[in-house]
Amino acid sequence: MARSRLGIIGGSGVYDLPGLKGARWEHVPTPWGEPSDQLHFGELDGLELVFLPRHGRGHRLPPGAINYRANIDALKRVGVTDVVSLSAVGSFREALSPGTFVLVDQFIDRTFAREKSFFGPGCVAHVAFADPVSPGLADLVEAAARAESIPVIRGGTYLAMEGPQFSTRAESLLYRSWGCDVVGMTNMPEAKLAREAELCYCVVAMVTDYDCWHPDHGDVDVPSILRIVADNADKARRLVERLARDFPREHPPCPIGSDRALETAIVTAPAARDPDLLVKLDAVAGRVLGRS
Ligand SMILES: CSC[C@H]1O[C@H](OP(=O)(O)O)[C@H](O)[C@@H]1O
Ligand SMILES: Nc1ncnc2[nH]cnc12
Repeated sequence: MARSRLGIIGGSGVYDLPGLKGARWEHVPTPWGEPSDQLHFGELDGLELVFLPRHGRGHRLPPGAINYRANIDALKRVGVTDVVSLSAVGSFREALSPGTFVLVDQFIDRTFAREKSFFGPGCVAHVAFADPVSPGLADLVEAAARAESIPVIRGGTYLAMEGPQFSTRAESLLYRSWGCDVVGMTNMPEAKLAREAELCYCVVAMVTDYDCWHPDHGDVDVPSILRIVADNADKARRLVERLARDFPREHPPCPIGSDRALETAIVTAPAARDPDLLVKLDAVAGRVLGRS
């Protein structure tokens, strides 16, 4: 079994992880371009941890300008085995009130202007994605939340929209009618790329608002989100500290095979593969392409 290294992607309001021992920010170049920021390395209770603020420190990047491929490649490249994605979301359910943490387990991808795969012409791959979240990792996150008395709901569907504008009321009502539970702008293609990189992936969707469907709550805007985000961020940091304390030091095999996703996914015959693309895939697919 490999040594566990926990990756945390911080979303809106979570731009650092105080308390990391031996903390250092380091630039990690990737063949896919620049990650959102330097990576923040350190230890929590002896567990190696790597933090990356998704929008960059100071929230410089809108959802559509985030280089999701570089972010996931960088985490993989430095040995991360498991990624916990901290994400602010709007709620489509009365019961999912602001402050609630939802461990979503499904996604509907309505983004349309983003690079969504490491693969392409010269090396075609189709990973299984029926279950985008790794249940073993979600179990650990749920246990950490409960140990910290943080209200947490297991399961839910996250609608990923392109943004950066919030939804129209018609869209909000449509997503609700589809059975979606929460809405955000960032978990796609992040989740898809994590699977391609054979990383276990889990989202903590932290509710900040009721989007714009709810007759008794005002329509979402940035000030309404910011009122909730700081409190959610404090809880998220507590959750991460507890998670690190209880995290298995040896990475257990993922029960749904997230960590082996490429084993049966690559279709292109070895002789037909593009050598330049194979070089770029060194971190993400080196295990199966024999390059790492
Ligand atoms: C600043 S509110 C809208 C913003 O918040 C969410 O980001 P993240 O998932 O990184 O927490 C949402 O997706 C939007 O990008
Ligand atoms: N209502 C909403 N729509 C999209 N992204 C969000 N992030 C937080 N609240 C949101």
